[in-house]
Amino acid sequence: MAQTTGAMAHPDRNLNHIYFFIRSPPTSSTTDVQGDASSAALSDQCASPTSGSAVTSNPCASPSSEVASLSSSHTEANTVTSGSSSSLTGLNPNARDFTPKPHSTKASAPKASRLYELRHTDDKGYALYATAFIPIGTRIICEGPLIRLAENQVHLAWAPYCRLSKKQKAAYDKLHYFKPEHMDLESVSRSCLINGPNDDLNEIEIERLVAEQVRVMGTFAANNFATGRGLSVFETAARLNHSCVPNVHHSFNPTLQKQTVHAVRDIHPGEELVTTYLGGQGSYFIHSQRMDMLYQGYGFTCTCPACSDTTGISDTRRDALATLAWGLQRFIEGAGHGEPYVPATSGTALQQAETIVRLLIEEGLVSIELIKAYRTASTQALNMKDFSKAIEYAYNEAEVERNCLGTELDDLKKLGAASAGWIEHVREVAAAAGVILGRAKKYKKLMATDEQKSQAAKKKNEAKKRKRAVKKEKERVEMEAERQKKEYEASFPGLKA
Ligand SMILES: C[S@@+](CC[C@H](N)C(=O)[O-])C[C@H]1O[C@@H](n2cnc3c(N)ncnc32)[C@H](O)[C@@H]1O
Repeated sequence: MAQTTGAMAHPDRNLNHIYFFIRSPPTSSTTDVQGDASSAALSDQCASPTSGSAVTSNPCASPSSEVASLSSSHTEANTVTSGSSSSLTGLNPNARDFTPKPHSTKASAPKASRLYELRHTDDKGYALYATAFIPIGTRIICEGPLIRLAENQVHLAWAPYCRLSKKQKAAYDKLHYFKPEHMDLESVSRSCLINGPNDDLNEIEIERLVAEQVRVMGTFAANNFATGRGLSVFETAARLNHSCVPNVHHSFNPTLQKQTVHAVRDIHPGEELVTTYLGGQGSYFIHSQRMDMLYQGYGFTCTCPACSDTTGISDTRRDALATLAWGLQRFIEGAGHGEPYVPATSGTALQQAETIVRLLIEEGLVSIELIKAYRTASTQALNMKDFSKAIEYAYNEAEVERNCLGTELDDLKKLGAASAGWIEHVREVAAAAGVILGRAKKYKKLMATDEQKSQAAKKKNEAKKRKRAVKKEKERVEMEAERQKKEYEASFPGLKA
């Protein structure tokens, strides 16, 4: 499900601007520096499914092939209104209530194996459905790849496929097959056969091998996710269908070397787990553009709430998001002075970023785009020396990051791109200006959640083990006593032990 380059590009729009969120402005301000690192590093953390077609490469997308991957209850962003789109409300039924929270330490998240099940549907093939309540931030899937290839190497899927175990092959063979039109897998296979040592094969065997190779490559094309610099197919994550309003975020975690899937909002039993195949700039496309991309890349017509919206609100919102993001990007680059939607000052840039945050939440786009938007808002607030806003948005970013990616973010931290580094930076800048910012405790608690949970689970396991050992020992002692009793009775018949 990797996205392609070229064919899907829209000539009338500069799509690169979507990356604006994490670039530094060319001004002398020191506050943007860490933003740069986060941009690059988030790319690894936000790979999307890619199908060997021509969708743009996206740092925050989802499943891919060669074509081919919240906020505190008192966030200001939820209430701030500014810019041109204050009338855009209504599509996302959760928008008004949607106050994304950090993953609760108290929530008794069900065991992973009971969180979802694979079911066949009438219209989408297989799909994953929640079988229990899944709180926001829950890690639903964490798995290693069946096949991993370097980018643009779908044609090389055959060799690693042959190296799979019997069980892995059976799992791979069951995955969805789809060959995007632009990929001539048959020619690729034939040319590989011509160049390979296949002289001893007769015509029938060659045809059978070509068909087999096309199937393996097509399966890879239909199911792969961008994972760092490569593309991978995962047995379970490959069953995630697409929605333009996803309820999970998938990403490759370089620290764990696993694909993780997290709930980006509370998910109720019976709901389908859906991710986005578009991500990044694709998220801001209007319905007709998304429809073309998804049809060409994956062969289906999306019927998600955004694509079924007949009021035009979703398109208006996404169009506004693209335009505002573009203007903010120009501002950050120090270009486009005086052009419409290019803010003139940090103050208007902050308002524009806040509007983006609000529109994203209203539209139900609450993962990587929101992380970036919070970072931009925090950066502009810091430029304006509005320290309380800067830290509030930084914490919001941390919460969304936690919900989407978890806390094992060594790579992001090393690059200085994780929210933790940004929070420290904001605090330092504020302290240098004589302002001591609070909430460090709350933040520590938030980020310690995984560690605390795993410690608690470890303790619980150890207690269980001890209990089992005591029980076993008791049984052994009882059996031994019984054996001795029998031995005594056999040795002295007539006498009771
Ligand atoms: C990675 S697979 C997802 C799992 C797949 N449904 C299966 O049966 O294994 C991608 C394929 O699923 C189908 N699909 C994904 N999202 C869909 C959606 N929103 N509506 C209809 N079909 C969808 C398309 O056929 C697409 O090529």
